[in-house]
Amino acid sequence: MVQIRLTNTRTRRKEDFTPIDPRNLRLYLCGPTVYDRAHLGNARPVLVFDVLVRLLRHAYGAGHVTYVRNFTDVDDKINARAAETGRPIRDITRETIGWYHDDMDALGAERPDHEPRATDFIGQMIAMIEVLIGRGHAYAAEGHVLFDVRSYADYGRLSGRSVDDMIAGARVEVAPFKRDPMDFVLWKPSDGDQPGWDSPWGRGRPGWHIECSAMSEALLGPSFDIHGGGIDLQFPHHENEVAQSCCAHPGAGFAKVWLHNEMLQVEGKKMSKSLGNFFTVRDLLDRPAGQGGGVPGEVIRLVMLSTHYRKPMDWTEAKRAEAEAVLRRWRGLVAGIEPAPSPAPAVLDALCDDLNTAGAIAALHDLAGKGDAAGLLAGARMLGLLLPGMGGWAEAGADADADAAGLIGTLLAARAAARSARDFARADAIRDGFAAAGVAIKDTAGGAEWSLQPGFDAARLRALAEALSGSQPA
Ligand SMILES: Nc1ncnc2c1ncn2[C@@H]1O[C@H](COP(=O)(O)OP(=O)(O)OP(=O)(O)O)[C@@H](O)[C@H]1O
Ligand SMILES: [Zn+2]
Repeated sequence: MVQIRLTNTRTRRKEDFTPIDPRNLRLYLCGPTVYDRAHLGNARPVLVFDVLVRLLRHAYGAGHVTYVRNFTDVDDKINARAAETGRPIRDITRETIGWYHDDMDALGAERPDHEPRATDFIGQMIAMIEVLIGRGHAYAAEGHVLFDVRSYADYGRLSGRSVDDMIAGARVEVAPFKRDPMDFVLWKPSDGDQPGWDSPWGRGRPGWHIECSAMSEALLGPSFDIHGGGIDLQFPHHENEVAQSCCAHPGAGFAKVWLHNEMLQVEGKKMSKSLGNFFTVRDLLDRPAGQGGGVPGEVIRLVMLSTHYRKPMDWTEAKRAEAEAVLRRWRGLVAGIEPAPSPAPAVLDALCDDLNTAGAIAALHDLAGKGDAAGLLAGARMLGLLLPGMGGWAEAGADADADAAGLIGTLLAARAAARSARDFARADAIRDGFAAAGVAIKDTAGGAEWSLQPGFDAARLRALAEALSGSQPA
């Protein structure tokens, strides 16, 4: 297999990927804040990492890769949702985690090896904050603990900005207890009805950034291979994670490679909960018939992987229709076939080249075009496509098509019989019934040809067949 190359945000270059320990590869992806259903944009990093992990397991062995993705289950947005709804925080986070699992499972994303919840790691966060204070990188003030950005010379390296530029460009909260406007919160006080834990600085709760530093260290150690998330997290979240982790462990490297996906957009803007311009993965999966019907998870996955992860993309109905047609065709080709022992080199080469999923999909089209069903299946599975158990939708569609074809054949035979019996009323009733159900009939020298029209209605076709079988020809 060829060398894996990845674009590392830290160095801003596409680099050869060399694991710290090839027998123990470690990855961390920033997961969701759990107060609402995941929108389609939130699925993008999950799908990118799912393909990355499949590739790394293929290259280094399934047992040599550890993938961690957290749940942020303590956050002021969750508190706000609880206040709005009058529901206990724990009910909201538990329910949202359940939804998240259902929705990401439906996209064929494998569950990570560890899914730590922030509230299970409060002790580790407090310990890390104490280390940072001890080393002179953080200070307590008015029940808060703040990270002192001026104490870390490399602050801003990941996102490529200087602290002074940041202050000039950012709208930061200038609290009176901050030494510098860019200092960020590690710990903050909680009042009586807010979730809180006892700490050396009084009852309080952690800031968001310290959660990922503490959980990645607890599960992967102070140095690990790949850290990911959307590009919207590069600053401040990931910059702050680097500052915390590198200052707590000056000898360790923290994340060697930073991998950031570009945004799923709506009319040129990031799809986001705060902007309100989002639809959820569940909205698509369960879309009512009147709006085009539910979109199978596998179809969503193919659309999302058709654009390289470092490019912005949008969701369109045209992409959905194209992906659905492609998967139907591929599923037809691979029915009853065993996958080839190894994915085709063209598929692997594309994925090794900075996860070029679009290139890998082009290679799958080539395999399908050559009729190499076993190669197509092995290659598609590297992308989490054509997985067993995910094709029910295509089979259901194929069954429905087969049913329709059977009914149409029966009705055409009935029409021919009516014509030869000169029962023109009956023949015309069948013709009108076809038109009403959305079936176009063309009489040719070789017999009747039919095609399904947009708006084809299988129920009307069945009703027509039942009405005819109840009435005998004249
Ligand atoms: N539009 C998007 N396209 C791709 N990735 C996204 C998009 N929006 C969020 N993400 C990624 O999804 C993950 C979870 O993000 P998060 O829970 O902060 O959602 P969000 O929609 O950005 O929320 P908010 O708008 O409230 O900040 C992160 O890795 C984030 O980078
Ligand atoms: Zn994080």
